[in-house]
Amino acid sequence: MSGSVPTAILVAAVISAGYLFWKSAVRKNNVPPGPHRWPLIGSVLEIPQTYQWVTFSKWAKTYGSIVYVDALGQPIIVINSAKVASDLLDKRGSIYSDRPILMMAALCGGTNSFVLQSYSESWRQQRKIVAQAFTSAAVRRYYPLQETEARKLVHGLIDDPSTLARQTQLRIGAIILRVAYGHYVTGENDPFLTTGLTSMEYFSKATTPGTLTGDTITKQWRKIVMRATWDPYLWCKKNLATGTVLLPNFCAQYLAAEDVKMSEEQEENLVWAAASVMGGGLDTASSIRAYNTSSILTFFLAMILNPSVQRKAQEEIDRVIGPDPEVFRWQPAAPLGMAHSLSQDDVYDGMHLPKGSVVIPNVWHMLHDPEVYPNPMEFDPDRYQGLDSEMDKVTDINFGFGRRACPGKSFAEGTFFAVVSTVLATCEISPIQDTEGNTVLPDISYTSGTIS
Ligand code: HEM
Repeated sequence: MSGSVPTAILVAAVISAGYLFWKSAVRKNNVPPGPHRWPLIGSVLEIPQTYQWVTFSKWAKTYGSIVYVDALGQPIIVINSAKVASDLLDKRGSIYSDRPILMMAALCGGTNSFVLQSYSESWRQQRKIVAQAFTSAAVRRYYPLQETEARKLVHGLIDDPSTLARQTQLRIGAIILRVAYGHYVTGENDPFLTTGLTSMEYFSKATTPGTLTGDTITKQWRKIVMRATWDPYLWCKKNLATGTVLLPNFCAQYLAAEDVKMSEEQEENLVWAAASVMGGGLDTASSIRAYNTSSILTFFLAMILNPSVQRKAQEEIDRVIGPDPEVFRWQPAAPLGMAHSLSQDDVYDGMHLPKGSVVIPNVWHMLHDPEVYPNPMEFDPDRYQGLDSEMDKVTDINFGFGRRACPGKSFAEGTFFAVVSTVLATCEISPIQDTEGNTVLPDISYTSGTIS
């Protein structure tokens, strides 16, 4: 009797260890299909450095709408279909709403901004105040401002069409600084604008996977991110009573309501939420293409390349709503959306999706799937046949998923609509001509970062 108890314990331990090993092996084999995984490095060599959405899109043909990639042990799930994105990121939002930890961004102080924050109480607080301030009803108060800036853009472009990219960036920056802090941007050298843009440039570099820099540079980046975050807020707070702060604006709305009663934590949340609003509006990579800026530049390109669409939209200005979603579909500003992170093991369609996976929605593929959008590379607003339901499908994908979907959607659409309708009502957009009078089409290539 006395010898059989330890033997039984040993047997039970061996069986349970064996079971756990077997279970983990079954799980590993049961993950979604994907490129070949080598020991240790996984499929890392298969992931291109640039234009990843194009490769992911090819994988959709080989492996299907959900693809598993192992990058040096980090599980990545690429979603190539709007249905799967909705099933997972929307419907199971409670476990798909984290963000991957980006070490460099954390070192630069960026993870205080709720765009990158984990699915936490502080994220919830910041998200709440931004969502409240930018509902589709609330953003109407900013329409006149968006229209005024759109008109300034048109004036500037008529004076000098070659400044299109710079002027678009300036006007988008002016709108967002006015709306976030009540600050009126006087020109391209406005310090809040330049610091904001530089900060977003560093921030973008810091969030690019694999970025590592020395201590000094990290400290320098952190300083700029902090200045861009705090300076306009402190300016707004200090000048609220003096009348120099233009109203209404996001910070003033809460500063006035909370008066002096705001706790340190609440104030910190407001500061970073405002910085996220500025970041959503300004951005990044080459410090010239914000989401909004990117979409507006694509609109100009589409009009140059498709004069018949332009004429049609001009004939009946209401139709501009057609080109709007087609711009978002044709060249989405964020071709891979923004990565989510899975906080619990999950099973979908019998496939095992491991906890900690980085979940990447391949927005580009969803909007270029020939089964859904025939001739996807063609810019064709008629494909929606004027149906709101069809156009909404595009904007829903373009602005992200589930609990992390873009809270600035209605506001961003307002800015875009103001620019598109003002430009079409007043200008003809056409390519330049060379000295012999030949048409020269723009030689455009899209950048390959988070924002293309
Ligand atoms: C055309 C313009 C824009 C596009 C295409 C766009 C797109 C996106 C996308 C794809 C995401 C990630 C969604 C996800 O994780 O699934 C996002 C998040 C976000 N956007 Fe926008 N955005 C635009 C403009 C704006 C503007 C103007 C603001 C400011 C009001 C803004 C504020 C934010 C914030 C704060 C987040 C983070 C949300 C979170 O993590 O909970 N965006 N946006």
